[in-house]
Amino acid sequence: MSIQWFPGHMAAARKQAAEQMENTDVVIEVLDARLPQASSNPMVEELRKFRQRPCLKVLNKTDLADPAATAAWAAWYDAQEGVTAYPMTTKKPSDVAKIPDLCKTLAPHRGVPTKPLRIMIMGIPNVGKSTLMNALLKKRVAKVGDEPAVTKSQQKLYLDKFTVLVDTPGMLWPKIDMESDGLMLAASHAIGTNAVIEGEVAEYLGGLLLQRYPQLLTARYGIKTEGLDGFGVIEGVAQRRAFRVRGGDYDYEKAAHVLLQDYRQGALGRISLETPQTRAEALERHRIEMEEKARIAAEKAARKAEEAARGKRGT
Ligand SMILES: Nc1nc2c(ncn2[C@@H]2O[C@H](COP(=O)(O)OP(=O)(O)OP(=O)(O)O)[C@@H](O)[C@H]2O)c(=O)[nH]1
Repeated sequence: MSIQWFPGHMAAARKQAAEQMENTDVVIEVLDARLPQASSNPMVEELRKFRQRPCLKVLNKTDLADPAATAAWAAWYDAQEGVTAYPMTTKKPSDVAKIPDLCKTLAPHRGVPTKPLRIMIMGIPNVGKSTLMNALLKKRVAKVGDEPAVTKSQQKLYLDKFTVLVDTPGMLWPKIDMESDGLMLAASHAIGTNAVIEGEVAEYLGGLLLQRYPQLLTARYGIKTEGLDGFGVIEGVAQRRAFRVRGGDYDYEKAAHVLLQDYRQGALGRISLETPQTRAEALERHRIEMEEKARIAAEKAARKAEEAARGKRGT
């Protein structure tokens, strides 16, 4: 299943963010620590690199992510130019409190009376941008909700006399290239439920959990994981929890929903959907797939051209 979600307000938000970038000193890109690269919007990198702005990559929701994977990601981001990684959770005020100083380190010439430090908070839907904004300002200035695209417009607020914060709506990008990215984003609730088939997303999540965290599935649902596939996990949840529809059949829809909710709320344990290594492998698989597609398309075009030439010659 290929998942795409780029509603109208996101196109408008991109245009606004591009304009705002000129008047920004530091970008805070909020990522989901459970899937940092899948939750990284390539448009953010494109806009900030164009203006050569430094970036604080906030790996948020570390309370839900696998600590070993988070440490590997932090090192991976820190190795990039103009980037500082900061794993944190908005649930800890002490984590949030370090952000202004980290931003000041990235733009030391700003944050003085004549030159306020201008910070733009960016990121995909539902990663916690508004929660972070509220926590930084210690008051409720932005609406928060466990739904993608709660924030629909930009807002600018003073953190202190010399620091301005701009909160932007969650943005995805017009074409999510890798199918696995779309599925990870949907599993983590960054994509509107009307744009996905929940059963397929849960099946993907089930498969991924089987590979990386089978023990957590057993601990939560009491299912034996050997020989199962993604759908088998959903089947197992339905059976163990005795979810049935009227008429007696198992209720797989409910089981799929419960699996997704349990992952999203951390009820299964601390889970990361990708690591730098699995990311590199996925990119390599995608590259080979794309090359294969291009080869097949070229062969098809050559065959067509040959047939057309034969037709003309009458052979
Ligand atoms: N577990 C956990 N949940 C968090 C954390 N930060 C935010 N959340 C939750 O994530 C959900 C989304 O948070 P928001 O702040 O609305 O996210 P947003 O990025 O502003 O979302 P959009 O408005 O869709 O762009 C809410 O249910 C928050 O309570 C965190 O560090 N840990």
